[in-house]
Amino acid sequence: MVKIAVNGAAGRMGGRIITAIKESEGLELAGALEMAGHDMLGQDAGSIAGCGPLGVTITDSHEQALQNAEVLIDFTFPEVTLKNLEVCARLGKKMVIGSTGFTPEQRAAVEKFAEQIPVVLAPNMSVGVNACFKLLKETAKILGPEFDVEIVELHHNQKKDSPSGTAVRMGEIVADALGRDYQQSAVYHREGMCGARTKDEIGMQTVRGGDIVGEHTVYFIGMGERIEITHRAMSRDMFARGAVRAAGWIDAQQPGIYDMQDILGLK
Ligand SMILES: NC(=O)C1=CN([C@@H]2O[C@H](COP(=O)(O)OP(=O)(O)OC[C@H]3O[C@@H](n4cnc5c(N)ncnc54)[C@H](O)[C@@H]3O)[C@@H](O)[C@H]2O)C=CC1
Ligand SMILES: O=C(O)C1=N[C@H](C(=O)O)C[C@H](O)C1
Repeated sequence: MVKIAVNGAAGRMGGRIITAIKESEGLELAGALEMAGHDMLGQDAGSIAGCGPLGVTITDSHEQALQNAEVLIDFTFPEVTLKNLEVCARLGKKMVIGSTGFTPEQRAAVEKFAEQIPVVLAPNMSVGVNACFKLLKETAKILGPEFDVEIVELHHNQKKDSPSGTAVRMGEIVADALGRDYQQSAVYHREGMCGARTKDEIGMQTVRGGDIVGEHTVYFIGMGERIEITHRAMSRDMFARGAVRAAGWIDAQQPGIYDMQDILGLK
């Protein structure tokens, strides 16, 4: 039995992850963490998630949430995740991280902690998006530099980071396949007389509104033809199932940084 604690237990993803743990054989919820002062502290994590009581109380104490857990699943925000990495490295717990919006410096800090404990860091835990990652690499290699690449993502109106972690990863994969540097190629804004599109740029566009779970399209636009690779998420459950699968997988791993491509055997 792999014992799992969930951070951000009362959040949109936290609730779906707790439900997915309940529905998974061989996995058990062992702790539920939320921020100090949260209204749901002291409540049963399963009841708040909507899957029925699980006998695990939501707490703001790392020690309490982690004492019986082997793995922490964290879908919150970069600063919060980094604090939890520090605690998990000290206590020898493994981590599955779904938070997005890491700066290059924060990402480097995650990699440093992963020298001490096994860490899965993935901006998107769905099988479908990870299949798209593989398709994007192949498509970019086949089409080459003659096709212009533009990425458009749509999310709900509560999302804090932009572009999404998934869109950034898609941009990195395409840039890498074309021998470009993503940071140099990404263009986030076009306005006024900004000039014709340069050959190497990768346009990154963001739409926010309502309750859109998450949609990503990568356009490869050539002369007289266009390929569009689109993924549409209809619910958060497949992200949650991916995170829970990652928690079961990482329990047997050595320290290091992994992603969903490792878990799905797509590398
Ligand atoms: N990797 C993936 O497959 C996916 C990643 N995400 C990412 O997951 C993150 C969370 O997304 P949502 O669940 O929609 O956000 P949310 O805002 O619904 O949930 C975040 C939760 O974290 C809690 N929190 C904030 N500070 C905390 C602290 N110091 N300690 C403990 N808990 C704290 C909040 O109270 C909240 O309940 C975002 O970065 C999002 O981009 C979302 C969906 C899929
Ligand atoms: O915040 C979200 O909701 C999502 N965030 C992830 C991202 O930034 O890529 C994944 C998913 O699209 C939902």
